[in-house]
Amino acid sequence: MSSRPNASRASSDERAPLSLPALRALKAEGTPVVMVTAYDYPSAVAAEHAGADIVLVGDSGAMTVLGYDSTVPATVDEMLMLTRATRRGLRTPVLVTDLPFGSYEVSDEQAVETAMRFVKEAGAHAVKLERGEPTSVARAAAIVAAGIPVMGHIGLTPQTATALGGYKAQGRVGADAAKIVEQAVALQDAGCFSVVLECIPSPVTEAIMTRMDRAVVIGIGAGPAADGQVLVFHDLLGIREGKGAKFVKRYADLQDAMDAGVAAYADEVRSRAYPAPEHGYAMPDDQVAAMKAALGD
Ligand SMILES: Nc1nc(=O)c2c([nH]1)NC[C@@H]1CN(c3ccc(C(=O)N[C@@H](CCC(=O)O)C(=O)O)cc3)CN21
Ligand SMILES: CC(C)C(=O)C(=O)O
Repeated sequence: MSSRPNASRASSDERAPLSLPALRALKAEGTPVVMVTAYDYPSAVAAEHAGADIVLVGDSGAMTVLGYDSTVPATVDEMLMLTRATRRGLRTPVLVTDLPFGSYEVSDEQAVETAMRFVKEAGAHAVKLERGEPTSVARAAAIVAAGIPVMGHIGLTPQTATALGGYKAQGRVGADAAKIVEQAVALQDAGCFSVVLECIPSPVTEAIMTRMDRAVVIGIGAGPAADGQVLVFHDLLGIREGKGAKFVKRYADLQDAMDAGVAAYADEVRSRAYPAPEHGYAMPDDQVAAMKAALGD
């Protein structure tokens, strides 16, 4: 039984804000955890209205809203602005922000300082960092020790995709898969409250799930066994060019709707159909006369 029946239908002001213990309770009772990305006020409001449990200000925003061709160029300042805008649209979900590439790799001190900025200056509850090799695990442990919850991210890690051969599924070879399972356990042991598994075969996720008794496991292209799922806002709503990854399911075609709406507006401006009388502001005849008198017209 869910502790939050009909969560998605309960109005936002009836729902209690989620906490990390609440997320662990969802895992314990087997209620799927809903995570979605957001990058600004309207996307955050949509996530809030849907009753999302976790909202991620992903560095995918570098691509989806800033137009870069990878997540690598995202800066701390850009991620802070996206996080602040998202924060203003949320009341109940746990808000997680991605630590951008280059903002946590140098030292534990750098990682803690960056994570602290997202919490203090932008209202994030937690941060996410990529990779599960010993250095990233140590960074996660350092941030947790500083009092900030950390979400890990393994499998396909887009910040280092060049080394992985591009945006390709990971762990399809036994030894590589075993390494990913060990990384998940290492991140849990480091104190991560959650781990994202991206683009790995379902059997690898299943092996991970038997070992994850504390961390909430969120999948994206990792099959159905995870505790929850995440998708990029723009992917699930069809605000993009091209089809996207195999794991993407489209629930709307908003780019088409946006294109059609702006095109219709442009047509009406050019045909002078817009603005119509009802879009204008009235002025009494005597005031029109007064204006003309003042102008000598
Ligand atoms: N809009 C968006 N959605 C995302 O999910 C996302 C981003 N951007 N940017 C950062 C990363 C990049 N991601 C991606 C991008 C493409 C594939 C992709 O097309 N993968 C191939 C794998 C082919 C194979 O391994 O054989 C696929 O067909 O799914 C996967 C993850 C996930 N993240
Ligand atoms: C796809 C999710 C997990 C992510 O890391 C992002 O949005 O950047």
